Amino acid sequence: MAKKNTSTKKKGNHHKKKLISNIPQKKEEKKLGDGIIEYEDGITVGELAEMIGQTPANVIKVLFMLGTMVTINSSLNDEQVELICLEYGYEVKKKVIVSEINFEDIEIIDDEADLVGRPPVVTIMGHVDHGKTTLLDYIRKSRVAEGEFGGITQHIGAYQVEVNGKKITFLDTPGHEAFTAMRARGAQLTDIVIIVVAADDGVMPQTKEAVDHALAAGVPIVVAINKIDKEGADPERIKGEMSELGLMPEEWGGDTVYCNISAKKGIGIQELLETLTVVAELADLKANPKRYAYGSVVEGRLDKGRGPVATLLVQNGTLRAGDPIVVGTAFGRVRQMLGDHGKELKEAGPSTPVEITGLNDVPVAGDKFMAFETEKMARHVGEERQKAKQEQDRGVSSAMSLDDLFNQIKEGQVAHLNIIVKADVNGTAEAVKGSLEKIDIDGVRVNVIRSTVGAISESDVLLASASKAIIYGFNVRPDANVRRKAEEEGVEIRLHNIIYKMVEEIEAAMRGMLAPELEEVVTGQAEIRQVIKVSKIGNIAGSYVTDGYIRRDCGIRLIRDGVVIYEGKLASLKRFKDDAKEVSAGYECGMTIENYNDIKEGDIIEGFIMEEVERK
Ligand SMILES: Nc1nc2c(ncn2[C@@H]2O[C@H](COP(=O)(O)OP(=O)(O)OP(=O)(O)O)[C@@H](O)[C@H]2O)c(=O)[nH]1
Repeated sequence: MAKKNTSTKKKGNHHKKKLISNIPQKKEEKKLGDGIIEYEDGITVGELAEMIGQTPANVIKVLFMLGTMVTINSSLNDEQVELICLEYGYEVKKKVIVSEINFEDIEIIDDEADLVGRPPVVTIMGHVDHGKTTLLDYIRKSRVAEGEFGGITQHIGAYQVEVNGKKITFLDTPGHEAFTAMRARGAQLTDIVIIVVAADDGVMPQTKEAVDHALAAGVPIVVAINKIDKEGADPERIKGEMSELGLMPEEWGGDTVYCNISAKKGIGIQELLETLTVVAELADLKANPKRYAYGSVVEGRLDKGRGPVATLLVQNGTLRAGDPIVVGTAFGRVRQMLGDHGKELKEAGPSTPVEITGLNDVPVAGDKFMAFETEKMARHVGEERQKAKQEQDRGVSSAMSLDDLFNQIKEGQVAHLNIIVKADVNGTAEAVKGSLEKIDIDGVRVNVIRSTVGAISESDVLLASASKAIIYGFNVRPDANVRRKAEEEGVEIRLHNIIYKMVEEIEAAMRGMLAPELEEVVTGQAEIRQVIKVSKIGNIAGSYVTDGYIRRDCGIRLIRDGVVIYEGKLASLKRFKDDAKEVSAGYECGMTIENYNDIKEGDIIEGFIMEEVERK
């Protein structure tokens, strides 16, 4: 009866109310509330029972009649909650905390009254050797000492200094790679970019790139003309070159602030820092320290003793030690929170970098984090995010494979095939690269994105995954860890030792004409019971087939103590004195192995054949 009722309840047809009549009901309790039950994901039998004014036993009974066994602590799914509520005459509404699962998408609206000024977050970019690191180090050394803990600063990926009572946060990874990587992940951390240009060198390719990235991010730029202590330093020339990139100095009627500095000698640094505070004031940076903390990951790593460690930059709200938190897809509680001085902090407000422990996994730079009210919520959100990521990863796992290549080319999804080449010697790597880059099938070409000597590594797999590449190993193999990683990432690894065969394979794949794949099938095993030495022939393996069968023309491998010591072919297979085509389990036979003589009593000879399997 109960069963019949459920089967009439179609998905998406929630308003159709059907009561299961033979369940005990307490009429008066039906009037509880306004007849609408609002529940959250993960609600348990006990919690729901209380909400609808029933005993847990009654709820359990309803579900039992529907064929589900639960206990008072079981979590209910949406369907079950709906059925139970229907049964007792309640409407249901699920509290949507979905938005919290994708908390990076939440538009944070703070009460104007709660907003207070926050320090600017500054990134330093510029061409190689123009002095980014020197500048970061100089500021750190000269300024951090002003704080109460003069000692050595911890490198946690970001640090804060104080200038005339105003704080500035510096991100400690100079260069636009980190900046761009973060931006690619949607993390807009930086409020001001300092572009460092060496006065004796001028605008160089990476200076231009840095300017492009900063402009693309729409972040205010301050230009620091560095190395003015050097002979031949010509700040005016730099201003001219930078103006061509769209950064006209204020004194020339533009709106870009320039500072002449020497990061090495400490000249002009105070002015630069003061400039930053002025630019920050103009930007009117605000945050609400009253809300739960929200921000981004600057660095993540696994510490042997402390477990997952993450440097977080609080972008809004206040993070407190002990807060339940979700970071990327990791979650936990903020166990220990250290500031850039290495001192334990109880709380960290907007624009503060902190290093925390207590997560169940290591997050990645650019991941977002958010603190939650309860650990239950953090866990729920964390787990949902993990699930979503796994699904996404599964999607990625169709990254690139030879099997799929032709279809992707046909559908116009692939204009070129990215390949990573790993070889045993330099000459080979070069030769392989050269041959591959000659491939051109109807305009689709091969792009060798990395070609180096050495075993296939995890870094190769990650690069392949990020750029949808296939890895080709030449006389090199991946170890078990790398294989596992490749499987996880859905990266295809192909192993070859003849260049033209590899080229043929790729060309065939591009044309959608891959030869059928061969799969090895073990036919059987025989145990060597006696080694018979015959001077003319060599060693004959007097054997007993223990399972399956051994065929004269199959491939064989010689196994000693579980280790394959030789792989090859049989030279002969005999039953007594006669040649045999096949010997089955339970029979004795004599075998010789082609070009191999080192056999011992107790060795196993395994036979295998290669069978064609259908390609996916
Ligand atoms: N004379 C002089 N030398 C400087 C100054 N600033 C940096 N240098 C020197 O320039 C060289 C490069 O400085 P770095 O700070 O390493 O440059 P960088 O931009 O961080 O370089 P990468 O990290 O390689 O991108 C070092 O030898 C510094 O000592 C300066 O103001 N004056």
